[in-house]
Amino acid sequence: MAIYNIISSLKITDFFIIFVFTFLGYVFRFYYKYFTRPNPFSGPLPFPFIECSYLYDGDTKNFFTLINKKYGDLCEYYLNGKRRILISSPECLEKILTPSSKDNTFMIRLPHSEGYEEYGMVGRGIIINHDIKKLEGYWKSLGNLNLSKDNLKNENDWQIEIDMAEWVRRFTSDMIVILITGKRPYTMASYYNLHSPVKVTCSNPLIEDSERFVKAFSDYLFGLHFFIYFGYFSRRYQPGIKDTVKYLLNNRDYVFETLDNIIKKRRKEIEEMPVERDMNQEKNITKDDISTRPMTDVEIRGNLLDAFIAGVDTMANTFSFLTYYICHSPHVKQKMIDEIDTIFPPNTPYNLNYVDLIKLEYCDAVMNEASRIMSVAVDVPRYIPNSCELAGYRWEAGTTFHMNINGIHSNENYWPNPEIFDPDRFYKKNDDMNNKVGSKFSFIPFGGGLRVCPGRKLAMIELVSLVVVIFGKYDVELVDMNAPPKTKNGAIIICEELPVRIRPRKYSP
Ligand code: HEM
Repeated sequence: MAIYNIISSLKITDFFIIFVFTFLGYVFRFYYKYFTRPNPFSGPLPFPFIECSYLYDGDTKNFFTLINKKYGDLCEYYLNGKRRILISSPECLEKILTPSSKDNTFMIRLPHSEGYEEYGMVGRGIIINHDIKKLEGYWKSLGNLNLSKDNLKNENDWQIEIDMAEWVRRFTSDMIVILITGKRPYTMASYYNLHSPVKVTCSNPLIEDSERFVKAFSDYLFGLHFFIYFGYFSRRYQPGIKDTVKYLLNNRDYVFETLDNIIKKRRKEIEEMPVERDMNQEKNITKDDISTRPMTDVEIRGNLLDAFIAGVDTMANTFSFLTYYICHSPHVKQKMIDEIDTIFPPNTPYNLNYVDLIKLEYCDAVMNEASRIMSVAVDVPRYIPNSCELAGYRWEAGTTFHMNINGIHSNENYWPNPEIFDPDRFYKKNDDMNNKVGSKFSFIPFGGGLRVCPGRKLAMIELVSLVVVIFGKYDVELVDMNAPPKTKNGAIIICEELPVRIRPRKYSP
């Protein structure tokens, strides 16, 4: 009652004065906190409410490059209510990237936020799951990848132009679907059907609309950074951001619906399968113990989503950039093809097997150099829930560190002439290698430490297999050698388009 009396006695000017004082109080507190922060590093000055978003339009790579160049290898920025430390030098990474089961200081990638809640990634899967307890026991085994037999018959005299970026996204998409569901989704076949007069007929009960399916997962991953760096207000009302977020949320609904359908179909299949039930095992299942109870649909969906967003576009874009750089370096291409021909001789049937694939040391060097010069992962974050020491400084709880992968991969102190594509930096047979290769933490396309990419070996095997099959069998050239790769920078760097001309290789007799 007393509060009501006070409020009703206020005039409009009083409300105005209260508003102005509240605003000034907020601004004062904001800058007081800013100017008294521990370990002040240089970085763009944050403004109240908008922080550093006046420099950030959603292109994380450009933003990182800009502030790295201007403020150095250890600098800071503020976005979405958080102080963030940008690390662009390997020197500071040892503690973060050295795995230790005894020290989980740098275990958490990102803290809980309403942004990932809205994007549907909180508490599910592992990529954005801040709940360490739930992460235990994941990724015990990845299963065996069953690569099919191949033969090398180049009888046809033909050539086609295709968009390599689009084709390979479908290839990696099919690979991941096969890996996680055991079923073939035919997204690649549907791409052939778009371009070829000869149509592939296949029933595709798993995925109704391949075109939309591939694009939707790619966009889902691309859009993740909008929910990391933009607060609720910006996501809803900031011009230039709100429309993208609206699209991303609709896309999220489609992605979830598609995954839910896959789960529903699989559950039905399992129900219809005659199996003997192990009553003893069922007795041990407790309702809340995540390691013994069956997963809920939402948890399964989280894991499927992780596999799609981590394993499809990362792989596809890495292969597209690799193709781009190889096509621009004829001597690298020739050396690579010569090596492939020695291990997998032309016109000889072969099996792609691990033992032979790891003999391709130069191809391995080429893949590493392509991942260095254009790392598809841009931002690898770590959040500390407790105060800790790093790079000679004590950091307060709640700080987020962002490893600027492209900055680290092009740091001139570790990579001389970083803009030059030179696989010899990684080629073990090269005598100068020790002078050329960077330090232990200067090459981190798969992150590192306790949260290192668990799919890295699968990725390298898939990549080298593609290199053997594509470059060993076909002549691949860019349609336009003068066009730079068409990229879109979001949570990862996406190669939007890479028109190539392909024809069967003519082997010398
Ligand atoms: C060239 C391809 C790939 C690249 C460049 C890549 C890169 C990365 C990076 C940078 C991280 C973050 C690591 C960190 O925080 O330290 C990561 C995490 C992850 N990657 Fe990959 N990745 C690739 C392929 C794959 C594949 C094929 C899979 C499997 C399907 C996969 C599954 C994952 C998962 C599940 C995580 C999260 C791990 C965790 O949260 O602990 N990735 N990847």
